[in-house]
Parts: sequence; C-alpha cells; structure tokens
Amino acid sequence: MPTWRYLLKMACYKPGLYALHAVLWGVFGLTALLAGLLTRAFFDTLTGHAHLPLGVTGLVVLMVVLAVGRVALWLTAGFIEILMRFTMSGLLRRNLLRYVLKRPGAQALPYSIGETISRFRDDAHEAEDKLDWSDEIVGQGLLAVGAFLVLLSINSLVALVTILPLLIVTIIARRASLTLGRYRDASSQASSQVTGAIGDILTAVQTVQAAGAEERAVARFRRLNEQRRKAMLTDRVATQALSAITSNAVSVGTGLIMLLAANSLRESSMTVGDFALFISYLSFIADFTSDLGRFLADYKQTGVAFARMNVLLNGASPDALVEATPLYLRGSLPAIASPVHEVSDKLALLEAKGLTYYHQQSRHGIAAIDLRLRRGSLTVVTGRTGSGKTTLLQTLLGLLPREKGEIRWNGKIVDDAAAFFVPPRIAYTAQVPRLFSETLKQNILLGLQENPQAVLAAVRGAVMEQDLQTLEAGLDTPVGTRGVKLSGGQIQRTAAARMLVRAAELLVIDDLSSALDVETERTLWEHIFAHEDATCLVVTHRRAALQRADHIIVLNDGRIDAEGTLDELLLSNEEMRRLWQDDYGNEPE
Ligand SMILES: Nc1ncnc2c1ncn2[C@@H]1O[C@H](COP(=O)(O)OP(=O)(O)OP(=O)(O)O)[C@@H](O)[C@H]1O
Repeated sequence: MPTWRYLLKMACYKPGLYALHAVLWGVFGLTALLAGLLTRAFFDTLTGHAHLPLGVTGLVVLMVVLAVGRVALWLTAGFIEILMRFTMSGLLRRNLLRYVLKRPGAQALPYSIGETISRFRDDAHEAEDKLDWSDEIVGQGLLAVGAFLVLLSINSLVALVTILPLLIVTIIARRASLTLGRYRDASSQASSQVTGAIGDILTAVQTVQAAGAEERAVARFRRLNEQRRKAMLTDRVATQALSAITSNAVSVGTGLIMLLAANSLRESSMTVGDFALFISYLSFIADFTSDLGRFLADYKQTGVAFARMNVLLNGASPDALVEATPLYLRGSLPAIASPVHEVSDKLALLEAKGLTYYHQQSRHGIAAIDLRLRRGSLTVVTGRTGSGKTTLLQTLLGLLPREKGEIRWNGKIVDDAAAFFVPPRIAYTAQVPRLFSETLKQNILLGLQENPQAVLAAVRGAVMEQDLQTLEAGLDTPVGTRGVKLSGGQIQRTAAARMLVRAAELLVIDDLSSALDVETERTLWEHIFAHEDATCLVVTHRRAALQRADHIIVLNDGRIDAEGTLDELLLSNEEMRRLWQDDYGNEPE
C-alpha cells in the first residue's frame, strides 16, 4: 500500500480533527502574510507613499493585535496538533498491539523485544509526524503561491530573479532525498539494534554472568553503539548540510533583492514598503521550499516505517494497521467481560485428527497426531526430549498455526483454535510460565474479577498454602520482575493456581515437574483429580501421573509411537519401557 494511502486512512479516522488542524495552521500561515502587508503599509505610510486613514499609530496597534492573535492561534493550533498526533499514533500502536496479541502465541515475534518496542515507538512517531506535516505542507504551498503572485504583481523581474535560488535548492533537495532516506534508514536501523541489545542484555543478566560473558556483551554493545554513532553522524551532517544550503538560499535571495531593488527604489518604481514585503515574503516562500524538501526526503522514510510495522501484523492486510478502532483516550475504559460458562462449553469429548505442524526454522514438529479426550479423563503425553510434546499441546490450542488436521469439541468443528481454546473451555499452564511484576494475587487472577474463595481454593489446589506464610504480604506480595522474588517451584505453582482459578472444562498442563519435587507434584495431582469431572491433558514423565493416566500417548520424533494404558504400553512398547526405566527409574514408585 502506498504511503499516501496509509496517511489518507489515518486522516479519515478522525476527519474533523484533521480538518481543524489544517484550517488552524492555514489561518496561522495567512496571518503571516497579513503581517507582511501591514509591514508594507507601515513603511509606505512612514515614507509618505501611502495615506491610510489608520495612520502610523493605528497600524502599530493593528500589528500588536495581530501578533497577540497569532500567539493565541499558535497555542490553539498547537493543542489540536498534540491531540491529533496522540490520536493518530495511538491508533497505529493499538492496532499493532492487537495484532501482536492475535498472533499464534507460541510463535516468536519477527523482531527482538527491543526492536519491537522501537517499531511501536519510533515508526508510529514517524507516521504521526508525516500526517501532521501533510496538511501543513499543502496549506503552506498554497500561501507560498499566493505570496509569490503578490510579489509578481509588484515587480515581476525582482520576483522571478529572487525566486531562482530557491528553485535550484528545491531541485537539489529532491535529488538528495533518496540519499537522505538511505542515511535515515541506516541510522534508524542502528538505533533499533542498540535498543534490541539493551533489551537482550537486561533480560539475560544472569545468563551473561553465568557464562562469564560480561566483557563480550559489553564489547558487542560498544560495537553496535559505534555503528549507531557513525550512522547518526552521517545522517545529521547530511541533513544539516541540506538545511544550511536552503537557509543560505534565502540570504542569496535577500542579497539579490537588495541589488535589484536599489535601482527600482531610486526610480521610485518600488517603495520601501514593497521592499519590506519582498524580504518578508521571500523568507515565507523559502520556509515552504525548505520544508517541502525535508518532507519529500522524509516521505520515503515514512514508507519504510509503515513497511516495518506491517511485519508485526503477521500477514494481515496492511489496512489492518490503520483500521478504525476505538481508543478510549478520555473517560473510563470499558469493563472487561468475565468468561461465562455456556451450556455448549461443557466438555463431553474433544477430538483431534491428523494434527500437523512443523517449525519454520528447524522443520521439526509433529505429524498426523490423533487425540480423543473424554470428560473426566486424564491423558498423558510422554516421550523423550524434543519428541514434540510441547508442539502438540501448542498446535492443539492454536498457539501454533496447524498446517493440517481437524479439531472437534463435542463433535463440532473448531476453526479458530486460538480464539476457542480459552477459559472457561480450557486453561493452560506452559512449560515455562510467565509472571508479571505485580502481586501474587494479580498474577493468579490476571484480570479476572476477584473472588477470594476461588483464589484461596486455587492456591490450595496448587499446593501453595505453605508458601503464602513465608511471603511477607501473603497473596499481596509483589513478585518482582517476572517473579524474581519467587523460587522456580513457586512460579510454577502460581501458574498452576492461575489455571485452577479459571475453573475450566479442560486443564492442559505442560510438564510441571521441572521445578517441583516428587512429593509436591504428587499432592498437586491429588488435588486436581479430587474433582471427579476434571479432564486433563498433561505432558509429564512423572510416575505419579503416568500411573493415574487413563490413556498415555508416546511420542517419538513428532509422531505417535504407541498409545494405551501404562500396563499395556509397558508390555508392548519398547520406547515406553525405555523411558520408564531409563528416565524415570530414579523416582520412588
Ligand atoms: N521455535 C522453534 N523453532 C524451531 N524448532 C523448534 C522450535 N520449538 C521446538 N522446535 C523443535 O521441534 C522439535 C519438538 O520440540 P518440542 O519442544 O515440541 O519437544 P518436547 O518433546 O516438548 O521437548 P522437551 O521434553 O525438551 O520439552 C524439537 O526438535 C525442537 O528442536
């Protein structure tokens, strides 16, 4: 989609605001032209070339009134401009966030976290900037043409000769715009790499320390900073050089006016007022030409910014970026509806046939997996590391986009698994749970309406009661960034409580065992299966769960190697026997 269409669609989001912005700045420009005419009248009255009824005093009063009016107009237009800028970049950022949240959750973002933030911040700002300029440049252009026509009517020769340097500069600026765009692109890339590196280093301080890689991390950071310094310097020098050429063109123009006007002044074909008007309008026209040059140079860059933001839309049409969406900038936000249990949500049977997904980078994954989960059953998925257990859960839940396969909930086909498999139908605990830097309770509720009894029941279910006593403020203890104040086991049990509080029809659990001791995990399973209706799909290698399982699926290299009960599999399947003996042999039965 061409850049102008993005800008047009942004303007159409709030056409009234955009039009008001255009009118206010247009009128502001017009007052600059009026000021020029008043200056001309002032000097002509002083030199006796004009005889206005207002007189010099009247003109001075008028100029003061105009100046005050301009200040008021500038403040009003500035306020509207800020409002419009926030609204327009807010629209882009909201749509970006919507699509980032819509993408299959287990698929990595196309940029690092730091770079993604830079797309949200810098690219949305770039687009906002260009929209702000788009109407101003048109208004400025119309007024500049008007100003030029006035100058032509006074003295066409002087007008044409003085405008010449500006035209030459405009052509140079147009030519330079491609090169400037390249420099700007390089400096923006270099900045986002630095932001990305800061994000990476800050989120992996422990890893960097443990690997003794501080020096190398700092050296890489220095290298990226040096690249950024060079790119920024080139960009700034080129931009400033162009701006110097443009502003000097005004001085050259003024010099030409002085040379040419001297004769006309002597011959009285030009008045001192005309001369003052020429000087005033010339800078007005020059401002327009230099702004136009910058606008054209930046326009290319804005296209690059839109293209980069598009990458975050995960294949959605480019229109999605500028789609009209409510922003709620004023007043309270709409209430978030709590999930409601519908009769159709009640699980009787969940079936999946032929589930297939291969990770893009490695081409590893799962193929042709069939599942049947009945109400009240425990299904365990097991297999050696890398056999595809996590990929299977994520593909079923729509966190990865399945390439083939069909899913049915109570016989009805599920098209959009990601939208369908949410509470109260399912609740999921990932292998590596994520906590936010909020209190323990907020991490468990994650936006759900508070129900103290349900929270306590979930905490008990997740075997966390004892832990609460050791935390300084119990459930109200802030857990720190990503839960750093909790142990690995506490983080996993918090995630389990988060799942349990949602009272979902189906619990999907990916390997809770890595940070839980055998006894704690055994108690956790007992709590979960105390509800006879509990339906669970669990990835685990723990005997406590395998022995309770109604059905076990053994995965090998992304395919089902065998399935059945533990006894059947121990008799018939070599892989199960190997896993049971080799991997689980150290645990108490
Ligand atoms: N994001 C990814 N990109 C590319 N390949 C991946 C990705 N995630 C997993 N894989 C590959 O897909 C295969 C299955 O991985 P998966 O995480 O599903 O295995 P798993 O059985 O859950 O392993 P574990 O028991 O170690 O958790 C592995 O070969 C793995 O290397």
